[in-house]
Amino acid sequence: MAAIREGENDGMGVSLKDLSKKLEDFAKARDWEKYHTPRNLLLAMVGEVGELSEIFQWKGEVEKGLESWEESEKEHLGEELSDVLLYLIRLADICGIDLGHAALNKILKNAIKYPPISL
Ligand SMILES: Nc1ccn([C@H]2C[C@H](O)[C@@H](COP(=O)(O)OP(=O)(O)OP(=O)(O)O)O2)c(=O)n1
Repeated sequence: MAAIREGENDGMGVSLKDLSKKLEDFAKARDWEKYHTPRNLLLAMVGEVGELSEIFQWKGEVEKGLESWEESEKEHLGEELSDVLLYLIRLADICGIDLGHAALNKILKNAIKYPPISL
């Protein structure tokens, strides 16, 4: 696995499959595959959703774009969003779900259930 140093990646063009492979390599290199069971990953993800929620807790509604936030707060937000995403991707992978395929299918299903308005 090619190492990525912080600040060296712009995130452009990264795919769910790329992230999934990196997470698999990460777990293998630490002999953590035994801990990455569906239930453990789900609980870990829910824990990270809690940490994500704490960032917004007691702030009231916040403006889109978060322009009044400190850079450090936005960085923290990016980290917690990533933790949720990474556990979700790993959970899907461990469950044998192709998340990209499933998500695209779900968007199609949503469009049938909620037809667009005609302008
Ligand atoms: N068994 C584990 C433990 C961690 N991670 C990865 C996935 C997450 O992206 C991140 C979570 O790490 P921490 O549990 O250290 O959580 P935080 O980064 O949120 O740290 P803290 O809870 O101290 O804020 O590490 C993992 O894949 N498998």
